[in-house]
Amino acid sequence: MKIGFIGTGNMGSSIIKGILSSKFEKSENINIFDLDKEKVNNLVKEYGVNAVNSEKELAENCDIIVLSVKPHIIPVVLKNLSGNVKKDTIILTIAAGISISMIENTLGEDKKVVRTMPNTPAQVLSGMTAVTFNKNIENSEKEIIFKLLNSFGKSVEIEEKLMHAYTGISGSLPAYVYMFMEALADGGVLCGMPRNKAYEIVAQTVAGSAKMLLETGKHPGQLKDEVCSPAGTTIEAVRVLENGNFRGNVIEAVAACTEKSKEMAGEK
Ligand SMILES: NC(=O)C1=CN([C@@H]2O[C@H](COP(=O)(O)OP(=O)(O)OC[C@H]3O[C@@H](n4cnc5c(N)ncnc54)[C@H](O)[C@@H]3O)[C@@H](O)[C@H]2O)C=CC1
Ligand SMILES: O=C(O)[C@@H]1CCC=N1
Repeated sequence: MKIGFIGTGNMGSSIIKGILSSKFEKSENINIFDLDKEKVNNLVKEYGVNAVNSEKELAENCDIIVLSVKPHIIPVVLKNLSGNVKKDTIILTIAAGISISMIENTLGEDKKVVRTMPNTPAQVLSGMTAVTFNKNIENSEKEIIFKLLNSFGKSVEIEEKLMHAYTGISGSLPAYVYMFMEALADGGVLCGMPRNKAYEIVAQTVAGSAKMLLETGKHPGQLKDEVCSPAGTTIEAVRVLENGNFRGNVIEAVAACTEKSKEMAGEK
């Protein structure tokens, strides 16, 4: 299967790395188009993927076209694709706030469109991607898309209207977690821990905590309680976090992200 990427920045290149390292597809079946020739040359050199010179050339040679440019560039790309997309080609968008109907309006309602929201951990095969399909996608094609998305992590089908909230709790989430981890390491450094050791300790502990939530099936509050000894160390930290409105701030952050996604889609 030939997969084409229009835009190979942070997210496009993360998916390419994921697809190649999971061996879902071979590098000769990956076509890329990006206006930034340096990025293209680096990917061609490092991964052996094929560079093409236009959206049209990409459309002619691909079964799946991934739209991985910034949302405001999507209309430009769609205009260049218009009239060049074959009947059975699947258009897969990863852009925040770009709806299926926006794509159908330019390319035609008969086109096969998949809307997704991935995240950057795709490049280490630990991505989490939400997906929603338009009416033209057949069950056999859904299976192919799930295989593709699962090759670089996990995926979940959601209603299109939930894509905004999903962006708040997954697409954008790695950034908040990295901020939390950076701050944790800063705290460690403040208390005398060498920085490189602090990052390793924090990353392994965050990964372990996430694994516990996934594998034990316990409520996060219970897992938290299991760490807090009476009059112990942890509850002191919990008190400070709660005095700073930790959970309230996180909820507000997710809501702000969700609202921004709606605004970008013109739904506000
Ligand atoms: N960065 C992230 O964590 C995530 C991003 N997304 C979505 O992925 C899309 C891309 O985001 P990033 O990769 O972060 O952006 P980016 O800026 O890193 O990459 C965009 C790429 O598009 C290229 N480009 C610009 N105009 C172009 C054109 N007319 N034709 C072809 N290529 C063109 C740029 O040179 C750049 O390499 C966005 O729509 C964003 O909403 C979705 C989930 C997560
Ligand atoms: O910040 C953004 O708009 C994109 C969408 C999800 C993650 N990054």
